[in-house]
Amino acid sequence: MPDSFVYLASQSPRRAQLLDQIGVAHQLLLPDADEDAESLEAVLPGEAPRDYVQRVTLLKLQAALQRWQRRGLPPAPVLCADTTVALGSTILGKPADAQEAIEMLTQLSGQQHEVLTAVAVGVPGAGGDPVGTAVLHEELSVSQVTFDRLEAERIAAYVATGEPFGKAGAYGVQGHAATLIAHIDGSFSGIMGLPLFETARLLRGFGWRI
Ligand SMILES: Cc1cn([C@H]2C[C@H](O)[C@@H](COP(=O)(O)OP(=O)(O)OP(=O)(O)O)O2)c(=O)[nH]c1=O
Repeated sequence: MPDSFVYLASQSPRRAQLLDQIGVAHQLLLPDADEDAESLEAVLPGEAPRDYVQRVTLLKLQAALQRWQRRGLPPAPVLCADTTVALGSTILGKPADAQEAIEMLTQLSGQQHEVLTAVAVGVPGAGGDPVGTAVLHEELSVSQVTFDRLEAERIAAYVATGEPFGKAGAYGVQGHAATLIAHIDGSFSGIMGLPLFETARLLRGFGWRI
């Protein structure tokens, strides 16, 4: 197994692509069919977006470490992330359908919002309970994104591309949404789902030369 190898506990193809970009070899560690990954993502009443995204990321990591143990896999760092779009204190998740995507994009039109991505790495101990003994580290990337003013026709055309689905806030900075975004202050890779500067810093903390 190469030195720079991680288990990537994410169904997001963007995260795998971003790890490839920095040469981090990875193996996917995806949920078992009976795992309830959705319920991890419930927002607590009154929870601030920054607290939410960091809490959910650690829950994802704990679930992934348990998965690693159940499967009896060889030790290597386990990495996961969560991306949340926040308009003020309102959290925008993934749109359930076209109508919801239109509503989210209408809210984002002409406004600045934040994209928060937390990334967490856990290194399971050899044997024993990995959740109890793993060393866990987490970083948070916060970016400001300003959308152009979008008329209904432009929103409808964007939704028709299908790009909003499966993405927090109903857009993908790496795709057609590039034509909707007037300004970014922050981390492009963080907005896309995995902040590479923070990810590399976390891995360096585990002794990697990256
Ligand atoms: C804002 C934005 C989000 N996204 C994506 C990244 C994430 O895949 C998704 C946010 O959902 P997440 O819940 O962070 O991730 P996921 O459900 O896709 O994958 P997993 O939980 O298994 O790791 O939105 C983009 O691709 N581009 C963007 O510009």
